[in-house]
Parts: sequence; structure tokens; C-alpha cells
Amino acid sequence: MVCEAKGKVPIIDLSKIEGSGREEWELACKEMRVGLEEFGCFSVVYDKVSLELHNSIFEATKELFHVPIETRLKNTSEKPYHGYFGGFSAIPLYESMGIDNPIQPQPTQSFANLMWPTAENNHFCETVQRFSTLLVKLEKMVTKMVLESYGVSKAVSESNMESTNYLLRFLKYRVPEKDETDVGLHCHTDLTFFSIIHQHLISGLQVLSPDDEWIDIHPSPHCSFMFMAGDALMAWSNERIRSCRHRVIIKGEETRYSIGMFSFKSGTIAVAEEFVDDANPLRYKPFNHYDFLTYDKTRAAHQNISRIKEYCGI
Ligand SMILES: O=C(O)CCC(=O)C(=O)O
Ligand SMILES: [Fe+2]
Repeated sequence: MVCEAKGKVPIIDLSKIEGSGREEWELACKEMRVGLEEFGCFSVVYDKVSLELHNSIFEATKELFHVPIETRLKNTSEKPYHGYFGGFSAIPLYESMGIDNPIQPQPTQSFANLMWPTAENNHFCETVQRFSTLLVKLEKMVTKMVLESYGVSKAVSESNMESTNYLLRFLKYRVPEKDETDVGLHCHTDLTFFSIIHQHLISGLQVLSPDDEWIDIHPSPHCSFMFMAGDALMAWSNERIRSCRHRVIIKGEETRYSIGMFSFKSGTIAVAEEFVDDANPLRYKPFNHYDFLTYDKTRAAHQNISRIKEYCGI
């Protein structure tokens, strides 16, 4: 069930986990903890996402980026980092758009109406809903497994999960022109609780190992999903889990598309008591996730400092 090799990002097959026994469940939890503590990530195979759905969501993504730029720019949000992002000289290849709360029909429909005000957009909405519903189900299952396996009480685990909001983002990286950088996204950690990245045919995602080596995360099979711990999960776990340092490098002659499902918490995030003892004193003050995003957006860039540490580290 689990392709494990020490020093490698774990690959965990959760396709049949729901009907499985205690032993398989615990083994999968252990692999998740190993991945999160060593690399800040693990890869999940989840065959409830069919090849047909995988192809449909990427067809929808390509169509979306064919919409004129004036229209794409209409993807705005009151929440920081939730709307259109692109045209930055430091990352010229990268462009992305987002739907906040994509499992509700209304936000997806409003987004589609903005992008295709006069054309039929039901197929886009239906595909986004099907994909998002499965991904959110998967994220909830993984979060439950991670929290439970660290011994977090059922009540705390349930309230943690109830406070989750999801942001679906469509990402595009164009091919670099001659003499242009091949960096799609510079090395960073996400500001999220969890980030799930789903890739199409073109590789590019790399994660940094504990020995500071870049590991390629290849986009196969069609139902594989990269789970990366964000800064909020690192803080919540009092740094037992490390946030995943990653980047995107664009090689070859084809546009790269990927999709991200990002989770954020409403209310206050406080370090879970299970992670604090004499050897591990409290490292973070309680914080509001969206205030952290606002702070990050307005702060001067200090690339070498952990952003969450700067915000609420003790
Ligand atoms: O496109 C990818 O594979 C990764 C995207 C990413 O790191 C991000 O959006 O934060
Ligand atoms: Fe990222």
C-alpha cells in the first residue's frame, strides 16, 4: 500500500483506505507523519479522481487562461492572495486565479459568470464542483488522520476541521523566452494549513530535502496529489511538522498547468497542547490565519526569515 523508502517523500495510496482495517490506517498515518516531519509533505494516490475528471479539470484550466487578460483581472477578492496573481517581474512565467469556497455552487457560478459572461459555462462549473468535492473530502480525511495520529482529542480535531475554508487555484507557467529565467516560483513555504497540488503532464514542482537537495515531484499517476504542510500547520504543531520548502522550475517547450487546493482556518489557531512539554516549549502565540495573510501581504520582504515566526513566533 505504501511505497516507502527512507530519504524519499512517502507515496501513500488512500484509494481503498476507507474500507481497510486498523493496521493499514495506522501504517498510512505513520507514513504521513514521517513525510510531514522530514520533508513537510507526502504524496497521496486517490483513485476516486478518475482519468476523465483529471482530463476535464485541466481542459477547463486551459480554457480559463484563454479568457482575455482584462477579464482574468476581474478575479478579485477581499482576502489577500485569493484573486488573480500574475505579471510580476520577479516571476514572469507564473499566473494564477482562484475560487474561494469552490464546493459551494454559488462562488463557482459567480466566477464562471465573470469569466464567460455571455457563453455557456455549466460544464466548467460542474467539473470544478466534482473535482473540488473529492479534493475536500480527501483533505478532510488526511487532516483527520494526521490529527488523530498525534493524539489530538476528537473534539479538538472536529473543531479544527469545521473551521476550514478552501481556496481552489488554477496555475499556469508559460515557457521561458530566450535569456529568461526558468524559475516558475522561487523557493517558498505556503501560508496555508495544507496545500494540495495536482499536476498535469509537465513536471516542475520540486521540494527541498532536509539535506538541502531538490527533489523532483513528477506528475504521475493522474490521481496523485501532493500534500504540503503550510506555515499554519507548522505553527499549530509547534514545529513538530515542518512547512514544505518548494519551488517550480520550468524546462521544455510546453506550458505547464497545475491546480492547488489550499486550506485556511477561520478563528484563532493555537498550538495544540499535545506538542508542548518541557523539551518543546511553546513556540507560537495564538494567531488569526487571515490576519497573518494580511500581515504578509503588507510586510517588507525578508526572504530568509520564516514568515510565521516573524508574525507570531515566541
Ligand atoms: O504549481 C505548482 O506545482 C506549485 C504551486 C505553488 O507552490 C503555489 O501555488 O504556492
Ligand atoms: Fe507553494
